[in-house]
Amino acid sequence: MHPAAEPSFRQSVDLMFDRAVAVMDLPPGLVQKIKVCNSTYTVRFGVRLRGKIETFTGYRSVHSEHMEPVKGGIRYAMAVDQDEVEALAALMTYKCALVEAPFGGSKGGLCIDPRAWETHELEQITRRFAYELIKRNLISPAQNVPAPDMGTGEREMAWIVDQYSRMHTTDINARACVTGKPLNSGGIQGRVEATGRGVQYALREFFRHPEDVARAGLAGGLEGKRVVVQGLGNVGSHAARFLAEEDGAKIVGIVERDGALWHDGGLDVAFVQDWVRRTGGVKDCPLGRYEAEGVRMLEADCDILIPAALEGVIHQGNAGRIRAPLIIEAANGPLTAGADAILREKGTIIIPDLYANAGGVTVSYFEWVKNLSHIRFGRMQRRAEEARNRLLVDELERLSADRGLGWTLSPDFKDRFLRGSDELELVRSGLDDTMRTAYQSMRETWLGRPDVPDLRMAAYIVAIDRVAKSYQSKGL
Ligand SMILES: NC(=O)c1ccc[n+]([C@@H]2O[C@H](COP(=O)([O-])OP(=O)(O)OC[C@H]3O[C@@H](n4cnc5c(N)ncnc54)[C@H](O)[C@@H]3O)[C@@H](O)[C@H]2O)c1
Repeated sequence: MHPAAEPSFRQSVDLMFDRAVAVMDLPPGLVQKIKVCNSTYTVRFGVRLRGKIETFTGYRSVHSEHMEPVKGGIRYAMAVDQDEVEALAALMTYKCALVEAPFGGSKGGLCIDPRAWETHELEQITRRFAYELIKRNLISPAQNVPAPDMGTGEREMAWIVDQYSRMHTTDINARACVTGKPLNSGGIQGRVEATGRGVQYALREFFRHPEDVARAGLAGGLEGKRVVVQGLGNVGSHAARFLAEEDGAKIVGIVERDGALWHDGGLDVAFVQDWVRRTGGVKDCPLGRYEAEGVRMLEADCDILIPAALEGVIHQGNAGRIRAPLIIEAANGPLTAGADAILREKGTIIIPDLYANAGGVTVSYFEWVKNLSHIRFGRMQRRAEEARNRLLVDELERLSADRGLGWTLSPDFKDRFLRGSDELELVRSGLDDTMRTAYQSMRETWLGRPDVPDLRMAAYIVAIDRVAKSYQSKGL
């Protein structure tokens, strides 16, 4: 598939890191300390299934402990290996630093095809994997807090938190050992949609800057922009739906495992998602033209390309044929370092993974804080907001009565105004604020320094600088 010289995923991340530190003024020893992965634990465990013992291999990699706990998802896929979890753990370090989530970077994975097992079997496997990690403090509210990633979701997180609680019956913070849980296990509103929502907010922020949009050779806002999405899982489906339903973008192409679907007028994402869920793929979906060699659709003529499935899908072999002028990396590492160089040369604007998909870890942070505070997220803020709004309404009504102005507030407006924000509104506004602030810090570095030609390099510089300062303040 890839030319032989293609770097591995971890090598790609390291090459991107090297490009950034080359224009930074950091001691070489510190650069090396930040770059290396601190540890990777490999476990092989057996589970009796269908009358025989099956052996599974799993990993938990800790890239940087400059802040603890370390944070990063657990992936279930057949391609999981040490190189992949180490690359993903490194990306978590830089991502958390970029959005100022106070965590180090980690990632885990289990070599498994989750579609090959029944729910009760997956539960047995997950609990056993979690047991192996918990007993080594590789899942712990204070030290290492996983979350969902490819192939896992709320269900797996609920099993993990339950397993942890059984093994730590007196830990009052047990619920904070993992994020991305269902609401009834201590989750937070808006976590399932968070990464896709973050992709939407990232694009909205990009399109708020006409000069940035012009650099991609585009104009105007998101309305009517033709979008191709690869992967209609958690991240891709939410991003595509929000962009189509709330911003007027046209999802013209959807690439899945078994092929791709195209419709010039825009596809109904919810319909296609349901089709994929029921049939396992996009083939025979009546809404669009089907192409068996789906990956070729990444090269289609469109305005925005959103790879939201796997790493390395755009490589030296196809980068030259990519026509989208704007790529937003909803997946982790969808471009190899070689592809990145080819596309930069062509002038393609790339909104990098460590920023683009940071919505998940941002809302995970809110969930972790909620669990540790043992109070509904934003409850205190809501009480304060309600009190302040009550004062405003009273003042307005008093002024109107005193001066005979006859101002009245409709009961409906007054009710909504007095109510304050609920948890979902607070989560979304906190996420929006985070995505805007992080874009500003990347952008200042991108446009403010002649030696920083692209957003990825800027993102790495901002992140590495913060990690370096954290190590330096500890005396390293
Ligand atoms: N879930 C999160 O909160 C989160 C957060 C940050 C980053 N990410 C990253 O986003 C990416 C997707 O994660 P997810 O949670 O949406 O996973 P998911 O398992 O929910 O969905 C993945 C989707 O990609 C599709 N897919 C798999 N192989 C494909 C192929 N070869 N071609 C086309 N489609 C293919 C699958 O069928 C599925 O629909 C990963 O890179 C992950 O690391 C996820």
